[in-house]
Amino acid sequence: MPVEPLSQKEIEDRLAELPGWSLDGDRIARTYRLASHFAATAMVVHIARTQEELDHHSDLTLGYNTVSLTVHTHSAGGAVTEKDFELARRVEALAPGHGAS
Ligand SMILES: C[C@H](O)[C@H](O)[C@H]1CNC2=NC(N)=NC(=O)C2=N1
Repeated sequence: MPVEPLSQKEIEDRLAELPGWSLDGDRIARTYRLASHFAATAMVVHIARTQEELDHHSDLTLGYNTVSLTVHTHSAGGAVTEKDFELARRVEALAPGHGAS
């Protein structure tokens, strides 16, 4: 099923429900801070598993004690779609279990 690009208003409405997430060019993005590099690494593995489950993948960056994601939808020409927000909500749901803020 093709996914449609969201309008600017639709993106803003969805971002308003996701504190910490913002629009970064043509992507939505968030950086999480964790207690240690090992905790950050475990969160990356958890996100990777979720991305495989959703068949939707962010650009995921592991820092010393940070995890950063940016995501847009390749198959929608690089636009932001509902699939990106589905992933963002899933990551938000798993973040507290890793002590991420
Ligand atoms: C074949 C497979 O469904 C596609 O390549 C998926 C995989 N992950 C993806 N991730 C993202 N961010 N956008 C896509 O369009 C996309 N497509």
